[in-house]
Amino acid sequence: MTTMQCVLDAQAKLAECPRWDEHTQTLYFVDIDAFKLHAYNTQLKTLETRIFDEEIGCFSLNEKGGFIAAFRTGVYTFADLHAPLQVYWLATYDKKTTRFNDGRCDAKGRFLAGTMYSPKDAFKGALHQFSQGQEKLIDQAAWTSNGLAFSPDNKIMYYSDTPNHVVYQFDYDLESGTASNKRIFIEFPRGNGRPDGAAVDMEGNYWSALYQGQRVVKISPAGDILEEYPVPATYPTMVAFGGPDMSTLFITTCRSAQTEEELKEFPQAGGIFAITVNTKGQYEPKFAG
Ligand SMILES: O=C1O[C@H](CS(=O)(=O)O)[C@@H](O)[C@H](O)[C@H]1O
Repeated sequence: MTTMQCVLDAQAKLAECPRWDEHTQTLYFVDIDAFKLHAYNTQLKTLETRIFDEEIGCFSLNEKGGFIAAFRTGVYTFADLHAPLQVYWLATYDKKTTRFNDGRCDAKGRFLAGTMYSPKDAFKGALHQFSQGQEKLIDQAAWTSNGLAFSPDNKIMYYSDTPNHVVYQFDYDLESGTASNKRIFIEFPRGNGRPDGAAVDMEGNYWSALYQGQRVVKISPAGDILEEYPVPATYPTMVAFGGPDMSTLFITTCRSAQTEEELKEFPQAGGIFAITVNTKGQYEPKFAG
């Protein structure tokens, strides 16, 4: 797949959190505004869907099977796609203005998930960490928590604040799960896309979906843009590596933000796009409990 293709015309309102399961060759993803979690088996080309009662922002696969997921009202586990939800942590923030958005597990299987504060008039979005039944606040200074990813040596944590066009780096201590020394990794100019969800490849490059930027950018560990991949949708939301050898880049997109004019230009907005790239992704850690 040397050119970008729509591999699933999902017509999703807000597809996010693409997550590859190498054991089943399945791409999971959410449609946040439709309250859905999808499982797309890329070999059988089958789509299985669960609809919840509220927004599901992000999730990770659980080592024990099933999922841990961050919703508007908190964090829950469930034993398989259709199993009942078990409360892990009930949100203590204002659920009318705030919901969970982006997240993933670190290499020790801790689940990190960040919130977005919809009024966007104060930095009330926060990054939380969930492990051993406990919740820990990692950072609180974003409008929209996004772009969470880890370097291959697990010493750097990336975290973006989309409306502010900034991706941050932290030093990350994997043993203790602590993040420190927050600094700007890259800041994008206004008016040409802002950094949404992301993934880091095996060489340490940070791949960022540029929301309202119609493209994905590959950024070196030093913060230089190395490559740009146009996407046939105005609002790419997140990327994930997958495929038989982890060199397929999957891209989720948003449909609901498209204007009528943009929909004419990009009728498959809301779909899942893919292209083969010249690097491989890291395998996604699972939740350890
Ligand atoms: O991840 C997300 O980011 C976007 C971008 S922004 O906050 O509007 O800048 C947001 O719209 C979307 O809802 C969310 O999932």
